[in-house]
Amino acid sequence: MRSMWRTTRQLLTLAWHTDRRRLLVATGLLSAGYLATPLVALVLGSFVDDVLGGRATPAITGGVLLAALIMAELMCAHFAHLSYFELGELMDDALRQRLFTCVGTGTPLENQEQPEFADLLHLVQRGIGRTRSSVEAILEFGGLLLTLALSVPLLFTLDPLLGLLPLLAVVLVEANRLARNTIDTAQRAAARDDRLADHFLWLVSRPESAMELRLLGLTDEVVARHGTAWDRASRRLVRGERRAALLRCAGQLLFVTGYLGALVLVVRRVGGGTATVGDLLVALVLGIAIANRMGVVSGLLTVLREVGTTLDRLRALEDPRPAPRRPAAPAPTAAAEAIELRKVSFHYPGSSTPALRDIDLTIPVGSVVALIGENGAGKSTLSKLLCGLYQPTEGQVAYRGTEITADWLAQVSCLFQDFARFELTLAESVGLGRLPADGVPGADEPALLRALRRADGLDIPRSLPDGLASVVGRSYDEGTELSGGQWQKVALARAFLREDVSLLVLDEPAASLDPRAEHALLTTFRDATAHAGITVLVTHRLSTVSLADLIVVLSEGTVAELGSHDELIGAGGLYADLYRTQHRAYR
Ligand SMILES: Nc1ncnc2c1ncn2[C@@H]1O[C@H](COP(=O)(O)OP(=O)(O)OP(=O)(O)O)[C@@H](O)[C@H]1O
Repeated sequence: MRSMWRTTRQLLTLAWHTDRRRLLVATGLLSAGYLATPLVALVLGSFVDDVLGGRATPAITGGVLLAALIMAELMCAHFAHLSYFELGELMDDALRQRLFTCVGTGTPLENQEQPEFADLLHLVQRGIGRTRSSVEAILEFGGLLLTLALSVPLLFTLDPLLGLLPLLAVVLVEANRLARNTIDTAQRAAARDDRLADHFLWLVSRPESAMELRLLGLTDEVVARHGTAWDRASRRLVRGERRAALLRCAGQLLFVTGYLGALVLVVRRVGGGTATVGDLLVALVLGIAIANRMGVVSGLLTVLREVGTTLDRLRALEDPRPAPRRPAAPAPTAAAEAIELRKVSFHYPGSSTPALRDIDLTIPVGSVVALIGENGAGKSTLSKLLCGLYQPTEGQVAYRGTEITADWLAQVSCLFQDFARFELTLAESVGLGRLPADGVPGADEPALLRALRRADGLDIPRSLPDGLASVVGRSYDEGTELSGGQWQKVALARAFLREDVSLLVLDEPAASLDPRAEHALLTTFRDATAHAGITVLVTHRLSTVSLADLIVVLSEGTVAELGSHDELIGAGGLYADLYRTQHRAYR
């Protein structure tokens, strides 16, 4: 119950900050509608008694008043509904903004990559839609309290036992609470399979993966797996829903039995002459109004509980587990003109083996550094630590003697292996690399062309119907699809758009480039260093690596070798071995 009040408080605060005018209008209209209900019962009772007693004038007055009250009740309910519906939409939007902010910037990247985070995100995305009905739930609940406050004294005057009728509602609400818990548990248990089913559907519906699936004849297999995951999730949900329905049914049965008992009580009093037919009608109307409202409210309270759970989950996404305390690392040498890593280790959350262990590394400002190593050696992890996207679990990363913080991201530019394909105009797709003060990406044409030239991508706008203004990608009718290498050049140009950064990280920048483009890229590396303080290149192409000032060879999360190309070839270790193997393969 306490969590219900907490949810109510949170939602009312959100509603107040979102649109207080609509909140006040909806509250006023609903309250007026609820006030009308006991009045309708009272006027109806005396109207029937007047008709039966042959009192014409009071009966006519009562009839007119009754019609006016019923009209007012209906109108208030109708216009209140409009107000809280619109308010619900706005609150839904406000919560989605919170979710986007938290996923887009608030959550540490290493947490975001975990399946638990994905499950929680999936549940929150599905649950947020229910917010719309939550304002209605709160206002209806408030209205119910108002109806009870006015109806209970009236029922009590008819018969003290009738005054206890609303207590039965507690059984109804408790049964609904238990039912909701059962559904919650089922939803949590089904989330992983639900997400898996979505993933299979996504694989079949995306052109990139659908092509590979067709070629390999795997479409049926993926569809079958979708069906299996979907069935597993549905079975869990259906089991939960059935148990919940039984619980709700039991609660409603108890309530209806009590209500019928109360009516029998009044009928007997009418028979005994201690109550009038009008009294019976008052009890009947109030009883039905309370029962109806209880039914509506207990259903809506279920919504309120769901929204409460969604808000708790959203908060859990917004406040990830605190990062483990790191033992103090040796202080970096005073204001070295370098990025320094001191005893840096990194564990992915939930992983027992470290991806990086005890890395000590100094990367001087002005250098081009190559990170190489076999698959899984830790190159991408290290590059993300250098960018400040991951926080070391132990040790320290410092730039010019100061440990890097969240502000460091503003001094970094990167191209990752799984770069984004922004299906916008070419100018915007590149321009997103540096948002200008006016917030309009891609307006600075000379800068865009400079970045495209450095990425060897000047041919792209030339080949498009409207040059920089052309939409790239085929998600929209007017868009032109780019080749894999062209998309990579666009992403590279986006990285180059941030000029004068302290760190430029390029993770496999030549993966999709043809030999001529790769050669052009290599010759611009020196140029890149003139713009960026430090360039870090992650690659398996050792022809590119030989140009670097410093080569860092990673193996199983540690630095295995360090030096220039000539030094490492001379040393005859892992680098020399990899270099010779690749050289032989491409001869
Ligand atoms: N998001 C993640 N969650 C858990 N473990 C991860 C995650 N990403 C990478 N790892 C693990 O961390 C280790 C280092 O991975 P990383 O991607 O840094 O290697 P890499 O050298 O870049 O490999 P590649 O050459 O294949 O790109 C691997 O054992 C990998 O399984």
